[in-house]
Amino acid sequence: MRDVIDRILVSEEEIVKRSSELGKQISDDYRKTNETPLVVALLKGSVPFLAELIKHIDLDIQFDFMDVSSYQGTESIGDIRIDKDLDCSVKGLSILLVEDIVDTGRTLKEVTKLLMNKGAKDVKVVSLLDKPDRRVVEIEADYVGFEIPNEFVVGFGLDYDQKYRNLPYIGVLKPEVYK
Ligand SMILES: O=P(O)(O)OC[C@H]1O[C@H](OP(=O)(O)OP(=O)(O)O)[C@H](O)[C@@H]1O
Ligand SMILES: Nc1nc2[nH]cnc2c(=O)[nH]1
Repeated sequence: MRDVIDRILVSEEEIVKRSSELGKQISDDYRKTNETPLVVALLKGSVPFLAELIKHIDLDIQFDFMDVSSYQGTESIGDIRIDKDLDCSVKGLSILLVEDIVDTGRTLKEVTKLLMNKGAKDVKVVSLLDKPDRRVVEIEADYVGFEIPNEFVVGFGLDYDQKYRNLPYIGVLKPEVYK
């Protein structure tokens, strides 16, 4: 499987190290405000990053999952459709949303809006990757692992046609894989 990768952009060691730094930073920041977030991970891409990150969050957290996809035409929820909703209520809770990548920013913007409409007290975002060059809506993650250039990447949760999510690093696919 690894022969589909042209080059490694972020190594496994770098991801593990950065996840530990982010976990510590997040723990310190929430401790300062005496809050414990509900960690909400967006399926499926964020799962490997969630698993790495939460080992380093030294707070009494709980986590839950949501699955959304792009959708046009439902005014009540904007441009996303909820494929799997949270099991628990977010009313009055501080939410830490976990993403694998912020690209156009649309997913983040809509999910943040949705959680606030459901009564969340506040929504912060941690994303493993950020592609600022691709942004079309104004939104930034509060915590970012790595800023990357505008190239299509796979691995550590990110897929091409649902494949390569289990690669332990972030890599750029060989062009022939698309053909
Ligand atoms: O900033 P945006 O342009 O909105 O793109 C980012 C979103 O796209 C990907 O999800 P996808 O819908 O591919 O689902 P997946 O996590 O199951 O791969 C990724 O996991 C983010 O949620
Ligand atoms: N797998 C994958 N999904 C994305 N969604 C937005 N950007 C990307 C990317 O570079 N790779």
